[in-house]
Formats: sequence, C-alpha cells, structure tokens
Amino acid sequence: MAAVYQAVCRRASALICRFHSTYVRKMRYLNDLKEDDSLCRQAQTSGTFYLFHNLSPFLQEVGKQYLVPQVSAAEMKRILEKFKEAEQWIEKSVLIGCSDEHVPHFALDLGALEKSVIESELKGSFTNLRKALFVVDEKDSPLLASAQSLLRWHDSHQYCSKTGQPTQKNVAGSKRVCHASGIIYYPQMSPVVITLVSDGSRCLLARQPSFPQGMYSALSGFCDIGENVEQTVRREVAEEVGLEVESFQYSASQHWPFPSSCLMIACHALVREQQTEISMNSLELEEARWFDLEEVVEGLKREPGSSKQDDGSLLPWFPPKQAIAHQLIWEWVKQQTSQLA
Ligand SMILES: NC(=O)c1ccc[n+]([C@@H]2O[C@H](COP(=O)([O-])OP(=O)(O)OC[C@H]3O[C@@H](n4cnc5c(N)ncnc54)[C@H](O)[C@@H]3O)[C@@H](O)[C@H]2O)c1
Ligand SMILES: [Mg+2]
Repeated sequence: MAAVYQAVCRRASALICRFHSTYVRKMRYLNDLKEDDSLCRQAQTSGTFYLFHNLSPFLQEVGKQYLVPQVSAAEMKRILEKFKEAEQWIEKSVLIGCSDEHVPHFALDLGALEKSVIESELKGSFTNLRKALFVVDEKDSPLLASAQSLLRWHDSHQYCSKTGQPTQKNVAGSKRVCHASGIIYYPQMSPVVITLVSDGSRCLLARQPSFPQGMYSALSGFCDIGENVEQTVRREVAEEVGLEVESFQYSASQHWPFPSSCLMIACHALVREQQTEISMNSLELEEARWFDLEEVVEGLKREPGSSKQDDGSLLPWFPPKQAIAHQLIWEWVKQQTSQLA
C-alpha cells in the first residue's frame, strides 16, 4: 500500500514539476542534490568541474580573453589517474550550481597536487582570484567568487570548534557535521554595509591604506552582532568620517569573496547640507573627501593605468564594475544628472 502511495506521490510531483519554470525546476534540483548524498554522488559522475589550486581558479588564456573552463567528469578522471588516490579527490568537490539542462557544476581544489602537471595537461594556469575576477567574462566572476568562498570555508572548518573532532562534509558541500557532538556547520557570510554618503550635491569617497594607489571608494564596514542594516550604516559613517546620517536607502547587494566571504549590502545615505565637515578616523582611512559631480564623472572614465599624471601624481579613479561600489557611484551620477535635467 505504502509503495502504491509513494508511486502516486512521485507521479503527482512529476506532473506538478512539468508546470514549473526552468528556474524553479533548477532550484529544486539543486536542493535535492544538497539533501541527497547518493543523488549528488551520482551527479558527480556526469557533472562538470571548475578547478582551483590553493584557492586560485584555473583559467585559459585564448587571444586576449581569459576563459573559465569547465572540465568534464571523464576528463577529470583522466587527469586524476595521473596521481595517487584519484577517487578521493572527487569527493572533495563542492556543488556550485547547474545548467538549465541540470548538468551539475562542482568546484574542486587540487591544492595538494602538482600544479604544473595540471596546468600543462589542461593548457592554462591557476590565477590569483583578485586578478581573475576582473579579467574573466562578467557572468563568470560571481561564480568564481562563490566557488572560492565555499572551498575556503570547507578548508577552514575541518574541525568542530566544540569537540575538536574532525567534521565531515556532505557530498554537495552544503554543510559539515561533527559526528561526536551532532553539531551541523553551514557555510557563512559576514554582512557588510557599503554606503555612498551624499550631501545632496556632492558624494563622499575615501581611501583605505590598503587600496591601490589613486583608488577611492564608498565607506564600508562589517555589521556588529545584533545590529540591523540601518544601525550599521549610521555607526560606520559616524565612526569613519564623523557625520550623522539623516536618511538612507537600500540599493542592491553582492557577495564578495574578500577577505573571506562577505554579503555586501549597498546603500545611499544623505547627511544634512549644514553638517558636512569631515572628521576622518585615521586608523581606518588615509583620506576622505567630498567629490562634485564633474569629478566623479571624470573618475569613472579613468582606469588604474590612466590615472597617473606627468608629474607622478595620481588622479582619482573608482572600483571596477564588478564591485558594487561602482554601481553605487553610477547610481549617484544618474540621480544627480536627472535632477539637473
Ligand atoms: N565589493 C565592493 O565594492 C567593496 C567595497 C568596499 C569594501 N568591500 C569589502 O568590505 C569589507 C569590509 O570593509 P572594511 O574593511 O571597511 O570594514 P570595517 O570598516 O568594519 O573595518 C575592518 C575591520 O573590522 C574588523 N572586523 C569586524 N568584523 C569583522 C569580520 N567579520 N571579518 C573581518 N574583520 C572584521 C577587523 O578588525 C577589520 O580589520 C572589506 O574586506 C572589503 O573587501 C567591498
Ligand atoms: Mg571601513
């Protein structure tokens, strides 16, 4: 009877599935892979793999383009056979997505294997993520960022912080379990607010000492435990530049892999026109100043290389479009120009 009931349920859910959009079916499939170890293990045999070596993604340079190759399961097998304990390596892979046709994508860090062997077999090179994110196609950057963050999280959560015992990952890599205590660990992101402060006609951009020369960005800061987004925006602006936020508006969000895994929550904030004197916190920032519209528009046109003047000084430039700070600055320019029109 139970078997008949299950068969009816399966048939019903298959019928319901047929009416779902490609997106819904894809998300349901990914969720099944996370929940069902044997289904995911099977998926590894037909999936594709994005490779990393000590958290640096594998890229291929073709002409002027940098491609992010997906290595087939068969190719993966062939390469791993060159090393000992080949089977074990596939088990280290983590699920990072799937195609519309449900071909699962995995990320795998081959950090303990000889880098040059893999590079010459696959004709490419493992490239630092900070460079990779800005040279690959726009659609590939978020994928590389989230894959690296997940691999990094697994690498640094090998042991239970309560019992000190090793933790085991599920096949998809969506969690790790300590079998001694039963504690389940899930991959984490730290929430960070990034705020473009404006006084109505100018915007405030700042430099941290670690920024590349000439680059200015919006203010950013990690959320403290217990804070909501509004409280973090107000606190960070007060801490870093000594100003009081009057009002703020959410813009967008982005996952950011540095320093480990941040959820960047981007906001526009307004301060009173009469209270715009900056009192910079020099422990965090090396410069903070107001920029008018013309200066921002010029800065957006500049690239790091083109910012150097003949006398060696640098004209300001802003983060590239892959960073959400860029989007905030663009939105501010659009809003200012629409006000002027
Ligand atoms: N994508 C973008 O456009 C963009 C732009 C600016 C900053 N960011 C990211 O935002 C992050 C945070 O900005 P910030 O450096 O101004 O933050 P911040 O002003 O809060 O200062 C950083 C300091 O906060 C402390 N801190 C508190 N919680 C932390 C945590 N969970 N992890 C690490 N350090 C923590 C540390 O002492 C650290 O040195 C940066 O790491 C940067 O990568 C991204
Ligand atoms: Mg900061």
